[in-house]
Amino acid sequence: MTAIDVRQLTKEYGGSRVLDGLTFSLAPGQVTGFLGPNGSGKSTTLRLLLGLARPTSGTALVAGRPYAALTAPLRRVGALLDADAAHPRRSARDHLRVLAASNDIPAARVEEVLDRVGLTDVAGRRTGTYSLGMRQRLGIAAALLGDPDVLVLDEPANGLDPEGMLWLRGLLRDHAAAGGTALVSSHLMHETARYADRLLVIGGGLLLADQPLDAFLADRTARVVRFRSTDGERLAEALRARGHRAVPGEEGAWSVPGARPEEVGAIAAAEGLGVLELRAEEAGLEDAYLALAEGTGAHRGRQGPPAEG
Ligand SMILES: Nc1ncnc2c1ncn2[C@@H]1O[C@H](COP(=O)(O)OP(=O)(O)OP(=O)(O)O)[C@@H](O)[C@H]1O
Repeated sequence: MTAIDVRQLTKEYGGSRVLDGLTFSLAPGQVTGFLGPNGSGKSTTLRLLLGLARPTSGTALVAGRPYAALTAPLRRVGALLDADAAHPRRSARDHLRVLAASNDIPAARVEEVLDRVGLTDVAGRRTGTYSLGMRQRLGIAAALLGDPDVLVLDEPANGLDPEGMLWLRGLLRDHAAAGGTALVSSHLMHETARYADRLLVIGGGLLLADQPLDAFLADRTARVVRFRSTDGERLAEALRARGHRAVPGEEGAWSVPGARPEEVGAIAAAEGLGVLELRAEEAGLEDAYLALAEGTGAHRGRQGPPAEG
């Protein structure tokens, strides 16, 4: 069964179309990174999925149903949309206890998730005194409370320190390894590439990419292969005969745009030519993602490159 199923999802605000016929589905056992520049509609998609806004048209189903039709929804879908969901005067423990009671979740589970997110020592403190990273951890604890199969997390890495990011990666990988599904939005490509199996990229209201991470990387990085051979001219000829472009460079080096090193290596081997040097020149991952979004005008309104450590 698909865990998340979005069909022709369209959302307009005041006549302006934020999402335009978005369609994707997610199977269990995978972490899907949901990428797009600021304002591209990631949060809107997640809000529609969680029944917090109504689509102009189209459908968004979780566990086969609209979110609003789920009974004890916290047991099916864990969501983090807003790190400030807890009342600032309430302690983290009390916040989670109220949530647990409303979904028939035993109070003992509260202590388990507090431990899982590393907040046990501060669980009695008012959440108004928490740092952003601590509030994010509390939001993730709330998402985990019902031990749901599906996690929907909006920018969960926001405010986490490097150790927190590492912890989040482990949590997402463990969830997928146990057969769960996670849809995780971010505007940072590198961070997402560290935990995602699959990528959805949106921009301009449209789905720009829906691919396994490996395929996304293979398609968009390593755009040029450089080689030197015992007989560069002959290898260049053999490459051209197979539809590649081979461009001579300095000191006997050649460039093959758009090729993968294993293709060039295999052709050299088939021709019996020695390879002295063979390497893929990587186009930056962030560049590839930005180019994808720029190409469709999805970056309208983006202010400078995203900061990333
Ligand atoms: N309630 C609303 N009323 C009017 N416009 C809205 C509303 N919610 C979102 N929008 C608009 O929809 C567009 C998409 O916003 P959304 O928050 O979904 O983007 P996002 O991809 O999550 O961005 P970010 O990375 O900055 O969080 C924006 O232009 C935003 O101004």
